Amino acid sequence: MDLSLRNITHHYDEVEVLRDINLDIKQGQIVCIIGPSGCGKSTLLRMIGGLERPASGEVLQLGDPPADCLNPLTYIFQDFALLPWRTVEGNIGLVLEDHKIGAAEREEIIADVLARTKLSEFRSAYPRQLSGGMKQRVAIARALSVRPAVLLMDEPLSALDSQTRELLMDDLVDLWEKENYTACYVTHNLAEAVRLGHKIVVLSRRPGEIHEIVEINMPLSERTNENAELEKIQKRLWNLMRDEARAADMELVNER
Ligand SMILES: Nc1ncnc2c1ncn2[C@@H]1O[C@H](COP(=O)(O)OP(=O)(O)OP(=O)(O)O)[C@@H](O)[C@H]1O
Repeated sequence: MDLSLRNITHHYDEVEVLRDINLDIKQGQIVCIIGPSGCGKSTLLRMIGGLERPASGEVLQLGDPPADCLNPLTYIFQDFALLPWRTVEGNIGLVLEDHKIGAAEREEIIADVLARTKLSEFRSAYPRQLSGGMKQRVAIARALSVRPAVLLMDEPLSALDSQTRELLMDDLVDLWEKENYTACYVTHNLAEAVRLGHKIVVLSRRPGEIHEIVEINMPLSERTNENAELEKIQKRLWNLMRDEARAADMELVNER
């Protein structure tokens, strides 16, 4: 299933937040959205996920989600959003409870996503027993369990330290190599964007408009840390963003 965003514009009261966003998210692609603080990245993601309706414009779902899909548009949040009183298995099972799935099938789905995220031996652990990186792996496993058409990730690695972020990026790359999942990935971190994005959408400061879309054709598996080509693209992204980011920063200070 592809997504197509057509002329999305939004405002909160008098404040215009997004202006005329047109964007295609093709099946099997990771689309990263970057832009200065407060430019409307999370708002745009909520519109894509159907959590909020834009003031004008629309988000079209083109084609069918996977046949066995339980939730076409599935979020992964920065703060993991795990229930502390449930085990890993219990947290994943929770999102399956609203669906008509028998115990045997539920068990099968849970075992499958735990294996795919290398968590099988942690199925009985509680969140408090897990590191931040492991908690986010559980959140990824939970999202995969509903066989989404598109994963919507809002700064999924920003609560983690830099080493853990690297490991999780490796995991997301490995998973993409195996499964070619589709994702829309909001981040502040340009290194994450060039590592994971097939397409990087640069938004201007508020109201967020598409400033530029940068496509990277290099296979994800070849995107190592010290890759000169990626460093060049990262620099270019920063050049696109620098003045806007500075202006947005000043704006926030002035508003306080
Ligand atoms: N529900 C809301 N009601 C009113 N204003 C809102 C609401 N949600 C977001 N905003 C405002 O809309 C603007 C865009 O917010 P949003 O969180 O989408 O930006 P962002 O680019 O994700 O920011 P950041 O990079 O800091 O996470 C901000 O000025 C924010 O204060």
